[in-house]
Amino acid sequence: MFISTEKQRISLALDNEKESMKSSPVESNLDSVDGLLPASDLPDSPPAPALYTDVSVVPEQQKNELEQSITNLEGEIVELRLKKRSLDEKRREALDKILDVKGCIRVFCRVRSYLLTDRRIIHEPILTELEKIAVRSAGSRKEFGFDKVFNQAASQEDVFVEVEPILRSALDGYNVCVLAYGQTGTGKTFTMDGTNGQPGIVPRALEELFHQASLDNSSSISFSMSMLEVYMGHLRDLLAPKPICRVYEAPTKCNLNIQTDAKGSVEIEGLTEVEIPDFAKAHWWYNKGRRVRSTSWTNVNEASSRSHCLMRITIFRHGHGLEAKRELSKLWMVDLGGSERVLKTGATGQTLDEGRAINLSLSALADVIAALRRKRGHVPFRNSKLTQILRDSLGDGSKVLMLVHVSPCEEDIAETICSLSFAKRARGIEPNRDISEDLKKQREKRMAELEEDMREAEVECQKVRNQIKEVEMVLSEKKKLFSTTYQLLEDEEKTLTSPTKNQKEAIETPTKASQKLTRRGISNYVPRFMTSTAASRQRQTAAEREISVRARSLRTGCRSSVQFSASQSLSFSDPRFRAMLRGSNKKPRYGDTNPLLMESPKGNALDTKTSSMPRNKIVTSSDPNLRVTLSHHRRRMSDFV
Ligand SMILES: Nc1ncnc2c1ncn2[C@@H]1O[C@H](COP(=O)(O)OP(=O)(O)OP(=O)(O)O)[C@@H](O)[C@H]1O
Repeated sequence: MFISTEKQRISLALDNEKESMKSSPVESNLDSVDGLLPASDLPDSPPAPALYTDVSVVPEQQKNELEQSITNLEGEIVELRLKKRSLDEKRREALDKILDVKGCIRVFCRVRSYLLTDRRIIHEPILTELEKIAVRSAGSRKEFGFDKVFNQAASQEDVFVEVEPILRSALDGYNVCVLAYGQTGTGKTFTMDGTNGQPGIVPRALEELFHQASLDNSSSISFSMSMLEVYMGHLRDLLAPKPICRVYEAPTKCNLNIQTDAKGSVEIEGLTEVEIPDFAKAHWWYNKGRRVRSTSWTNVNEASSRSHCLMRITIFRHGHGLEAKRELSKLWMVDLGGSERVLKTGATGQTLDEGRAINLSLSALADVIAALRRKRGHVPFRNSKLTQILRDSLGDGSKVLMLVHVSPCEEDIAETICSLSFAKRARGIEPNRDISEDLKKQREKRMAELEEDMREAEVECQKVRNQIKEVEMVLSEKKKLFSTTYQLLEDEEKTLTSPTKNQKEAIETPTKASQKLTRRGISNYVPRFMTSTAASRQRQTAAEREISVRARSLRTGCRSSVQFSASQSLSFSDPRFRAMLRGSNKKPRYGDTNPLLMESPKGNALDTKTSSMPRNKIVTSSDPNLRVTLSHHRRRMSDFV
């Protein structure tokens, strides 16, 4: 309300101002320029600064109040964000503890539902409870305990609800590995991929990751995706742009190298990694990879996967500000090839070899898990490509979820017992699994408390998120009001005091009156209407002071993040900036030791061409007032995985 009254008052004042300016000496000054008067008629000194509207016309007090309320709201948002971060931290801690109590390797079991193709079902050999599965075979009964058992009636949704917390851990910075294991034809691919009508864990996980990332405004999270297949001991890039590796005539061409750095982080050299900005794109790439996967017909499954299919989502978490920490974690979702009995599948030739290769690598996986369980010094990761790839996501500090799939049919009972025994061994990785009733109760109580803590933190977090949204809305309204009200006034001022077309020409064209002005020593004079206002300067500085660039050099296989902060308003096109950052005018070459930076063809990103960029370098220029801090975060690809 006050604004509209103010507006009227201001516009009235501006009208008066306009009237008075009609006969002011300013106009006559400009007239004299326009008319190209002889040099003798030009002023000897810069004209009086009466060109600018008197500042008292602008309602300073109201403007200040509005500015103050904008500042307050901004402060409020910062506080709310801090609160949200601490609640997030609380939630994360609770989830960590829950997963610790539950165990870093969790094993679920899913019994496939009956299919029309299932032949002899004499009686149900399997009995399921919430956390137990019992198998009757040859008059004896064997019981296996798991973290969760899904019977034939369980839906894809039921399974995902249990898998979801472990995905959150990946967002919290842990390496996570979800493995689908089981005999061929028991529904591993169905659980992981699902169908269009019943999406599996992978599409749901992708959707959930993007959803969670959109809720987190304390840091920005980005994702990239890779997909590969371990086929007969060779790695095959499923997202490779060219079909070079789609046939196995020359498997060596498909052999990607697995590298492990000093910290134990694993990277696969040459593996395609695509950025996935949103769920739609992620789904597109995922379908593309799936189509390339090797499958063939067997007696047991008409589209049997003949390989291990591994999908990796790399999660990059960037904090805000120059000193923000950058975290990276990996989420592996693996559809293992089916463990199979050669006789049963009726495999021959190539299919037989594929089955053997799958069985070999699965037994290598079992050995690794057994060694980890016994906390042996030597873990035989190197015995198979599968375990080499998953090395940093199976061991300490990572979370593993194994989903064991079994068939409900009596004829598969031998394989079912094998799979369940394998899973039991994997689950045994956590010591003290067989605990007393008392301890069990205590554990359950602790779990309930932690789950309550987590829920509370989540609810609080959601409230704060809503508050942030509300305050942001009010802030944006106020900012809009500020810019429309005061920007209008500024524009009006400019219109009022801006020169006519001829006057502009006179000022801009050096060949006419301005040449004469220059000759008379008044070239430094800039009328106030041509200078930026305090508000616009502030906005410009905020926008330009911090330039953050993420550049990726495919050539060097490195990914870089370069951030600049400047003590002055500075734009990319500013020659001082370019000159400083280039360091020299020579063309940078790979391997140069200077911090050479080039402007990218688009002009809005920088590409690093050096392998030894110093961190937090202060680049100085000939201008003593200008100081640019350059923080460079550069890691080899191997650091990222
Ligand atoms: N829970 C389920 N509900 C309905 N159909 C299922 C379920 N589990 C599996 N199926 C069906 O069973 C068949 C075999 O499943 P799937 O291909 O997923 O097995 P798999 O374990 O991946 O086999 P392989 O190791 O040979 O690739 C498919 O037609 C699938 O749609």
